[in-house]
Amino acid sequence: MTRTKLIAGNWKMNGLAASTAELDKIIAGAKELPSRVELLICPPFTLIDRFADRAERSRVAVGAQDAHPKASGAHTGCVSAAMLKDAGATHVIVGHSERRTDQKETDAEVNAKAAAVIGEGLIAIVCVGETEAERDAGRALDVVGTQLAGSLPAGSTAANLVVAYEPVWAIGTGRTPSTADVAEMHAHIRTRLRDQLGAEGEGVRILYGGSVKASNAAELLAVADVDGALVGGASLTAEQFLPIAQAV
Ligand SMILES: O=C(CO)COP(=O)(O)O
Repeated sequence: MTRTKLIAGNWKMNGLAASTAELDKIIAGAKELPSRVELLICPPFTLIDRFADRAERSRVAVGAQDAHPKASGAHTGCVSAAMLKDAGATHVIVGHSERRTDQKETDAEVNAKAAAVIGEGLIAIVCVGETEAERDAGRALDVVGTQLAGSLPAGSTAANLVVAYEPVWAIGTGRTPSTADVAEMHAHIRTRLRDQLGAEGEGVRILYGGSVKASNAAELLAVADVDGALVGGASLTAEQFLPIAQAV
């Protein structure tokens, strides 16, 4: 089945008001992209409103990097999916490995966050991926299978869910798995999605993330069941990000 490729940029804790200039370049470059690719930029919370205004009626969607499971209430420092939607976000990354590590987020919390995102009518990008020790121990497929079983909320469909496979050891390291390992993992994720979501699982997009850059994008994006990329460092400038989308 044909799934529209999604090239998503996760800006992590980077970006100030001046970064709007970079977004403008991405928006301008996106006009030249073929219709088989969608672009998404997930800046820090502070820039979502500004970026969403700027990107209105463009080929670039704007998303967030986390959401609290509740809609409102006494949760100092947190931001809800309803607030993100109000600010103009259409997608929300949940369960990124940096949050699973730094904030000790569990599969159950990721599940609740994804449910809140979907409940607001937004698209949840649920991240999964094994550590280097887990891969070395031959447990990568099992670990990701367990994460999927715990993290995907009831009511997930091809329209409201994207899965991002990000091996932890490939993030920000310049190292990537072999295309054979990517193919094996994405096929495994597809099987689990079909098991969990039935026919909808066929249409859910599975992104690869971890040291994606212009020089390796074409090879990674050509792998079966790789339906796009979640890009960190190389998404911060139009110069590095646009060639990844052009490689689709
Ligand atoms: O964590 C990532 C995207 O969410 C990947 O980051 P890098 O592309 O910088 O390796």
